[in-house]
Amino acid sequence: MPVDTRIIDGRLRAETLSREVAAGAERLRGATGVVPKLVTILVGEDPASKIYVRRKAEHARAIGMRSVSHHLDADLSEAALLALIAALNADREVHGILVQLPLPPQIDRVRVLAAIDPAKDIDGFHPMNVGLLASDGDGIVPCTPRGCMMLLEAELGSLQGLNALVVGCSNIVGRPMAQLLLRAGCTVSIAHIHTRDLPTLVATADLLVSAAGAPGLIRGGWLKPGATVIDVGINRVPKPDGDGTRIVGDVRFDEALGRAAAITPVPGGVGPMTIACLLDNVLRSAERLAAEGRCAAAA
Ligand SMILES: Nc1nc(=O)c2c([nH]1)NC[C@@H]1CN(c3ccc(C(=O)N[C@@H](CCC(=O)O)C(=O)O)cc3)C=[N+]21
Ligand SMILES: [Mg+2]
Repeated sequence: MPVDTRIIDGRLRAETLSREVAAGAERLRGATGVVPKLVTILVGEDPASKIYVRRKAEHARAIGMRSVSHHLDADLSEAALLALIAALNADREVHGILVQLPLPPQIDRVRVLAAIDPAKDIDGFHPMNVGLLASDGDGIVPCTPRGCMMLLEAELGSLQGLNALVVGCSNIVGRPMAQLLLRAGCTVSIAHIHTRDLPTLVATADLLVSAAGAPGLIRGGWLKPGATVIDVGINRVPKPDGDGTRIVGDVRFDEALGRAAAITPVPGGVGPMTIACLLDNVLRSAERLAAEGRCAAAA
């Protein structure tokens, strides 16, 4: 029986969250004089990364935060990047540090992420925050999985007891996503490149979060009827008429319509939530640093 599939409006939800974050930033400024400040670091010339970093900085300013972007040469040394991070860690006016990934090959991502002050690690990628998430602690949670959880909870209410499938096991999305779903009471499976029978696994999932980065990987016919689908994939593919490119998700959207209970579109689903959650993380970091007397009021 075909169902009427709800299309989850991530852009609208993200606008609501952004307004709440803007109000929180204004409250913090009124109470303490602290204006949350985001610093982004981009190394090299990856065109997609340039766009995303600029979008994050613009959104931060649009909601009344300060933001500074460092754009560094592709041949930057790891030592130079670590020195910049050390300076930002020590800067009492900086509350959030984001090092855009991927990094060029001469720079060790693990060493760089571990060098960021965990209290300013608004991506939630520092080993301390990863560990806190894995042990049910109160650290900074990565933005994309947080955004997905907000959409899922708005859609389903309690997730307790549901079968959840996460496709993809990256440190940025898949692994933290699985941790959050586990915390919410789901029975969690993680599929990845070596998974043998993906269609059978997909058929068991009450909720599916796909972050594989593989256009059209998930066929609509594989879905459990009535499943809720969160598509994190952002895949640039040639347009059918050969005229430029467009962005599609991991899930065949058209096939999922009529079968899933609800699905996020690409674009307009998870992407905007990622940015809104990032700014929320900056606000939370600023609030915590202010409460601990570890930051300065804006000059
Ligand atoms: N340290 C770090 N932190 C990140 O959070 C991080 C990163 N590195 N590297 C790259 C990925 C990717 N990412 C996106 C953010 C917003 C959209 C976004 O706004 N998407 C819109 C528009 C899509 C488009 O037009 O390109 C949408 O889905 O509707 C997408 C992707 C953050 N990332
Ligand atoms: Mg999207």
